[in-house]
Amino acid sequence: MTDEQGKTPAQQLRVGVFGARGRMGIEVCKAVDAADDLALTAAVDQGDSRSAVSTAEVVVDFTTPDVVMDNLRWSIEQGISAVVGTTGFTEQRLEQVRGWLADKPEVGVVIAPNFGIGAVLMMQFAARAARHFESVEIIEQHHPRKLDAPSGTATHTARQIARARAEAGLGPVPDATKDEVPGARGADIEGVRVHAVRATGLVAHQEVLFGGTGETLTIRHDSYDRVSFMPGVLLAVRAVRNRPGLTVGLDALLD
Ligand SMILES: NC(=O)C1=CN([C@@H]2O[C@H](COP(=O)(O)OP(=O)(O)OC[C@H]3O[C@@H](n4cnc5c(N)ncnc54)[C@H](OP(=O)(O)O)[C@@H]3O)[C@@H](O)[C@H]2O)C=CC1
Ligand SMILES: O=C(O)C1=N[C@H](C(=O)O)C[C@H](O)C1
Repeated sequence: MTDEQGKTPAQQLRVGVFGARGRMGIEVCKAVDAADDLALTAAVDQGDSRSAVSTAEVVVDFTTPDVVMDNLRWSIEQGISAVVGTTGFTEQRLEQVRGWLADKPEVGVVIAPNFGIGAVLMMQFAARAARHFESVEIIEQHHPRKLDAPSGTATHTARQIARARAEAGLGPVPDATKDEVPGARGADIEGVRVHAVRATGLVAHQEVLFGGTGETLTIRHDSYDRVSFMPGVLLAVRAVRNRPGLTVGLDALLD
């Protein structure tokens, strides 16, 4: 028996979505629905019961940093693997997730600060360039309805750059600023300055500016539409059950 899209239910991976009526959730529901090998079995948003997701094999979470941990704990307890795009994951939160997963060794969780393939490459290129330049700053630009600043992508990029600089033995980024209006030099994420711009018309954009003697290098990525995140989300949905434990970032899945 097939459904109206020619899908055979028994062969499809059952997918639930948390944050289904949000900007990302709407796109995820459409992308899952359009994929022959996936079935959207639950679309849950604020105020809906989570129990609709209990029959799913994989749940996708694009909610808010306030609620994502509770959703994730619940999903892991139910034995449901999870693909998480929601931001706000500190090292402490990741450790907490690893702790929950220790009791459910068959469950996989993929948490990625950015599912855009171009954005993943931008972060990789930036980490690679980091050891060669004494100066670096990040400028992220987003739509004004975004709740968090700086973005998860910028925070993740800054941490990767900081790690690469430390491994290369680079010292602090040079900066003689003595007199500063608070915020003028951006946020300090592990020694990397991050500037967050919010403007109507933007979706998600990031520039990493490197400076060396007599030269600069700019690495830039632009998401003009949220469909740009869908190939990465679907890649993770299809892979997550074969990756028990916690995977952070899409890098391992792309390789
Ligand atoms: N990793 C990636 O590639 C990307 C990550 N993101 C991140 O994803 C998150 C969501 O972004 P975006 O879609 O723009 O945000 P939205 O605010 O548009 O969507 C979030 C949705 O989650 C709902 N929600 C709130 N609480 C719950 C709950 N307990 N259970 C289920 N749903 C709930 C919200 O409802 P209500 O509005 O009623 O509160 C809203 O509909 C953000 O953290 C963002 O940074 C975004 C784009 C790409
Ligand atoms: O809120 C958004 O829109 C986005 N959030 C993620 C982030 O904070 O990095 C990913 C992307 O930048 C879009």
